Amino acid sequence: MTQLSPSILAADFARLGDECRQVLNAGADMLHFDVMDGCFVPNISFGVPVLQSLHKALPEAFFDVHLMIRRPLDYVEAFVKAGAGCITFHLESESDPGETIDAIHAAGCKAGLSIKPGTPASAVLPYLDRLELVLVMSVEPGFGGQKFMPSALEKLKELRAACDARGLSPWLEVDGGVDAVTGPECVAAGANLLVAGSAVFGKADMAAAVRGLKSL
Ligand SMILES: O=C(CO)[C@@H](O)[C@H](O)COP(=O)(O)O
Ligand SMILES: [Co+2]
Repeated sequence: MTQLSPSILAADFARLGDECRQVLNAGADMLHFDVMDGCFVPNISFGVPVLQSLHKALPEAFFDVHLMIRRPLDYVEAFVKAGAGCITFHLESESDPGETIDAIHAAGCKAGLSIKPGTPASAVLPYLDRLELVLVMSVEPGFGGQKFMPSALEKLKELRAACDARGLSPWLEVDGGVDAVTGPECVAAGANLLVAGSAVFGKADMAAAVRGLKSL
């Protein structure tokens, strides 16, 4: 079954706890927590203290942390302590991927690896057996509300085939411009975890948006 991870980047930060509770009550499986450092991507979002507060307010929630930062390895411990359920970092970051995966696991957390639109799916293959999640970006990371890039679909297919061939079943997540139109295409290509920011928090009826995307 397809799972949904609403990106809180599109939430009203003045009402963050309430909006997170609303989407979880409507059936969202987890919360997508986009961390941006103004270096790896040209935008700054939020970090450890915000996760700490949300985790305290919503102890049952699973936090799908997406690190768009230059040196993810340096922050693994802090995000795990703050309540991360899975930490996904970028293959294009400055940290060594193998070392970072090991550090995330050693801290007792699930590990995810993400690729930007310009990085081929094949770059993930050496790490595939060690990952609980693979994230294919369908926009350039840094901002919500961008248009879905269809080139992500081929990557999802390739990664789904590689997982099947190796008998692996990590979450295959897609992030950026996912909505009621592009979501079904992603699912058909092999994604089983959809991130949606504006298509959930940007809607007047967030609960209906969650139910719609969950039914894909
Ligand atoms: O990681 C990112 C952007 O860098 C995403 O998680 C976006 O926040 C998704 O927002 P929408 O494209 O769904 O509005
Ligand atoms: Co994200």
